[in-house]
Amino acid sequence: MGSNNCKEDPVQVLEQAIVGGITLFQFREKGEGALQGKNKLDLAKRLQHVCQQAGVPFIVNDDVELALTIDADGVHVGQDDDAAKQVRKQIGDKILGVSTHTLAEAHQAIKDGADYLGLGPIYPTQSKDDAKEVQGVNLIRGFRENHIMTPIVGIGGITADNAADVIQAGANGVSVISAIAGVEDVKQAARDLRHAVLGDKK
Ligand SMILES: Cc1ncc(COP(=O)(O)OP(=O)(O)O)c(N)n1
Ligand SMILES: Cc1nc(C(=O)O)sc1CCOP(=O)(O)O
Ligand SMILES: [Mg+2]
Repeated sequence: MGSNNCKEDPVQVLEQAIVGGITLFQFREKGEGALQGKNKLDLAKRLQHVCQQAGVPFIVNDDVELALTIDADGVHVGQDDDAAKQVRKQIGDKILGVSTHTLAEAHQAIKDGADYLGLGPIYPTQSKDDAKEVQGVNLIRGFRENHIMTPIVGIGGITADNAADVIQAGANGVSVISAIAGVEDVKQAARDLRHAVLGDKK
């Protein structure tokens, strides 16, 4: 998430999400009203501090320079961002996530050193203006049927009500913005998602 996804102070949102049980945080400061320059850097550092206190990995979306500046735990890049191969060289053994939409992109990302693949949008999303066509969980199933063994997270429109379907299709996890950052009770939302992902009984 980024500051424009939050109903309240992003630091508080992240703290509550961590208490609720998120296992990794991606700082994605982009879109309308996104912070820039020093303001972006300062927020990144505050959110990174929250993650460090809790032992939750903090990764940066798109901005490799920022990730290196603050010594983040990793970077996530898509097909229109810096090339994964180049990013892998820049970040060494930090976590590298790559968005892929086809098997060809997945094979290339894995060759380039991706630690995990982001697949989406699984369901309709309001959080990304330039999202591709909705894919449904069959995208994930298809990757697994074609022997893609790399960890996969589904993204796009995922909620506590549909997260189990994403996992059952073969994802290792789910990546969400609005279902956590955009609700009143952030902690409970994260808890509900965690239970759905882990298959806990209600
Ligand atoms: C976990 C995860 N998966 C996919 C994306 C999307 O990356 P990208 O296609 O580069 O789009 P932006 O997020 O940069 O708008 C992601 N960020 N995280
Ligand atoms: C950042 C992002 N990437 C996507 C992709 O399809 O690659 S969908 C998306 C937005 C996810 O937000 P929400 O959980 O609110 O739908
Ligand atoms: Mg990107």
